[in-house]
Amino acid sequence: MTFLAIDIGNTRLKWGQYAAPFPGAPLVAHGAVFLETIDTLAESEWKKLTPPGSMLGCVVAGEGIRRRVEEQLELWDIDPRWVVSSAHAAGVSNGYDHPGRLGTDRWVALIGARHRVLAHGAPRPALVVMVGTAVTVDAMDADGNFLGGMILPGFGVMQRALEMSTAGLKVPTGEIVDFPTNTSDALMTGGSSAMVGAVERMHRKLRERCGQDPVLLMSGGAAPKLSAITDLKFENVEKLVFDGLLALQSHRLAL
Ligand SMILES: Nc1ncnc2c1ncn2[C@@H]1O[C@H](COP(=O)(O)OP(=O)(O)OP(=O)(O)O)[C@@H](O)[C@H]1O
Ligand SMILES: CC(C)(CO)[C@@H](O)C(=O)NCCC(=O)O
Ligand SMILES: [K+]
Repeated sequence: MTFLAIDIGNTRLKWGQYAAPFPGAPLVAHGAVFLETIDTLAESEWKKLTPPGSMLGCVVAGEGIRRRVEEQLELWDIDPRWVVSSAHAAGVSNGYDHPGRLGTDRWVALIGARHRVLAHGAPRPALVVMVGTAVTVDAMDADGNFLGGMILPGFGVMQRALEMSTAGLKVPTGEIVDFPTNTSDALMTGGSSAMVGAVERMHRKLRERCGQDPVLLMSGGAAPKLSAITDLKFENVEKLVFDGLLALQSHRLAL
């Protein structure tokens, strides 16, 4: 029975169909669509899929979007199931003041990261960075306790905020350089440096707190841009959220 994993962010919906609902299962099909086009999934991308046996998703884009995706899921005979952030799940403990208020994408990515760390050997702390509409930098200790994390604007939001608040910052996309000498490069370098600075600072804090070097996992379309300008050793993980959804689903089946 195939398993459909869905990650609904504030800009795009990402989906992946796996051969089975277990970590490490082969990915048989995947796609990403902008939220503007989710109402046609059942008659486009999803139409040609072999019907999945089950699904699990995470949504941070709001109730309305979730309901519209559920309408598309009516294409198949499966129950829509969505992750709710909780105090404990699949070996991870949630240190948020109100665990339910942690974005479900962050919660699921932490679970994916935990499984990844354990699969690679001795337990280590992990720093989980996701670069999407927003950027999140989340710290987890070697025992799977989520200690806390930060939220920053992503590239698009930073750029639009500066464009809207100024008269002279509407320019084409630039490059990351050491000493920017034009507006485009100054903006791109500024945004990237803000993100990398946050990552490096949190990495240092987590190392101090745990007395051990954390694994740094980065995901999201613009993550390679950041990994290119930090000396920290990182792993680019494309499907951390899907890994977490697979781990949660297999846990559920094992209970
Ligand atoms: N290589 C890049 N350089 C600069 N900006 C980028 C790059 N890739 C993506 N962005 C910007 O980052 C934002 C979202 O990035 P991305 O496509 O990785 O995430 P997403 O999956 O759409 O986000 P979400 O999960 O929040 O829906 C957009 O505003 C986009 O314009
Ligand atoms: C921070 C985002 C937007 C990242 O996608 C999402 O995880 C979210 O809406 N979180 C809710 C608030 C929080 O995590 O504290
Ligand atoms: K996301």
